[in-house]
Amino acid sequence: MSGMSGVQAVTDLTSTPAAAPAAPVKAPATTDTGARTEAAAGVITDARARIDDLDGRIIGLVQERMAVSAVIQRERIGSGGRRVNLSREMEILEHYRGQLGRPGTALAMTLLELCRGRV
Ligand SMILES: C=C(O[C@@H]1C=C(C(=O)O)C=C[C@H]1O)C(=O)O
Repeated sequence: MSGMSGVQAVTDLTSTPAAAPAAPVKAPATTDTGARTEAAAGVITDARARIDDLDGRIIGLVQERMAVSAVIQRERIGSGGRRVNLSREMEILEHYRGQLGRPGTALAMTLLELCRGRV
């Protein structure tokens, strides 16, 4: 192709086509795991199944907690007391903070919000 202009070179159907660009060394193994190797994708997929199972059990426990809390609140309100008992809530907040640190407090507050006011 020597002597051709750039435009002639791309439009010249008789010339040997240029080699295709090399494939990327590592294509993403799976886009949904974010892994870059099949091995890592396998580990992540298995661990995610365990997390899904744990989350299902955690949600079941939260629902069970809500039901037990409702029994207590109903009994207290029926006896003429108040729904909320702040000293007990402080104990629970402290329990979660002691076990999980500061985010534990936020988790306990969310649990108490879910459990309160449903009777
Ligand atoms: C369940 C109770 O009633 C309310 C709900 C609480 C809870 O869900 O843990 C805690 C304190 C109360 O505000 C209780 O007094 O134990």
